[in-house]
Amino acid sequence: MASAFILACVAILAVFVYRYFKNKRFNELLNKLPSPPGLPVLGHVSKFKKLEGLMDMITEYVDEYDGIVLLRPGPTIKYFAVADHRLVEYLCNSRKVVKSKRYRLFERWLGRGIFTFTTEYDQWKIHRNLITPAFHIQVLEQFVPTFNSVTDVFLEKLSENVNKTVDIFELVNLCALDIIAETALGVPLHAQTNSFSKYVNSLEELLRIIAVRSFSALKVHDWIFRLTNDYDKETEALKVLKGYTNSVIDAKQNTSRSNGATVNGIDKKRRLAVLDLLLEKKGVLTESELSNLVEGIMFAGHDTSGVAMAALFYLIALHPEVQDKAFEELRDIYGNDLEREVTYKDLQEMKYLEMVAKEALRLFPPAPIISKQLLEDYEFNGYIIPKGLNALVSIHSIHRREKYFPNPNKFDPERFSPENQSNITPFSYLPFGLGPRNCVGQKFAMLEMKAVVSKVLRKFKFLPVDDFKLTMIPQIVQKPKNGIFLKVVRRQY
Ligand code: HEM
Repeated sequence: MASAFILACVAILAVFVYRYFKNKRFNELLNKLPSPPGLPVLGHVSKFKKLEGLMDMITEYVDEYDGIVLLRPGPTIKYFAVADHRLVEYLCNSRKVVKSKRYRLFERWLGRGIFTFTTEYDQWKIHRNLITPAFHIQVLEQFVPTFNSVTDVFLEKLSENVNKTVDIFELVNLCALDIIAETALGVPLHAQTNSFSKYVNSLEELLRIIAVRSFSALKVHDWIFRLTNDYDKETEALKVLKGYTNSVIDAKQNTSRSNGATVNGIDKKRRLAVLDLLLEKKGVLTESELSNLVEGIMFAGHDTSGVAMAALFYLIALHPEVQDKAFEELRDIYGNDLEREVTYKDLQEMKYLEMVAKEALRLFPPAPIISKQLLEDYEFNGYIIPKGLNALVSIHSIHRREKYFPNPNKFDPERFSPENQSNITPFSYLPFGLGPRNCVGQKFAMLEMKAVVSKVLRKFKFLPVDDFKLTMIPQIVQKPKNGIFLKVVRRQY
């Protein structure tokens, strides 16, 4: 027994020594990067015990070290956090930088696809080119009726809770899920009226497991993860999610498109979904690639928009003057008509609401970090950032640096007024990422936010709840730890 233990220790030590010498140059360069003092071997492990406050901690460090800092959450993990606009530009635009391998944690779910491709530039380009027309302005315009009908269910939920406290995050997140299901798949999911559905629960569970893995020094390794309970739970959740998506795809493939006439790829006779447009390109993608692409859109377009809208409601509840100004803009558009549906043209007129949305996305970017990997050494500010290092573009941190946004913790939509917006330093504001891998759904998301929020604000007002304090945690998407509680009041005209 004792000899087996000694043998195991020697083997582990040998692996460490081998890796040390193999990575000698890499480690020497790492040691020169700015980094706060930490423990030998364990590094800054004590700072990474909980997700709560993690983004603020990273922000304080990048500020202290002028935009770049190396943190070591464990003996083998390195986080090179970046919040300098010049380096952000390089990381987002250079062909010598790819998305990091960390996105492989999504692979059991999303396979190799739009969201998870790293070095596979050519394949990614094919998928990106396929999907881009589905977010063309003519197609987005067709989604507006869905934004309206799904938001009507959300309004019913709010009506049931007038003068009460609600968890606005829970409600609006389900609304965002219904919107993405109906626009991406073309099939209503009814998550808002059936929030205990297997699909909703499985999605929650899957996202929880991926988030836990991304911060766990052990579970991040596939072979260790396979030994845990979470692996079985993930398998179950995947069966439900993939089963659902594939059944929708099969049903659509089997339905001949009756009035198949399309204009610029857009069917004028019925509401079209992203999936319909992808099915027109049949033959370019295999069945599993198609399924991965659709799952990728479902993932990327749900939680992100949900949390963005919830944060917006929270911020305007704390700032009644902003809420009133947004409402006045809506009155200019709709007068006292509470029932008129939102049109695409209306959405173009909501200039102030757009400023509010942009500021909410600055303070609470739903994707707080994007993870990149350098394929070549890069010299920056006198440091050599070694090839192979994972660089975390800390969107949350750069948005909260005094240098780029004076008085950064203040909620001030005027930063995005036409006159002020041009003063924002390029590459210091990037809620949707920047460069070729930026968010393909950003126009969709902005229209969706304005459509949902405007419909809600025409009928209701939000007030803060005294004893509620918002705590965000970075679970892939930056989310409220304990919901967002607000009081709902019906507007008096
Ligand atoms: C407020 C809402 C949203 C935010 C803040 C957001 C943010 C982002 C960010 C930061 C990225 C870049 C990730 C990276 O570089 O690693 C991204 C990528 C992506 N987003 Fe969004 N997103 C939002 C909504 C949406 C919606 C509604 C859709 C689809 C309907 C969508 C689809 C995608 C896809 C497919 C990618 C991958 C693009 C690629 O790699 O080529 N997103 N998003």
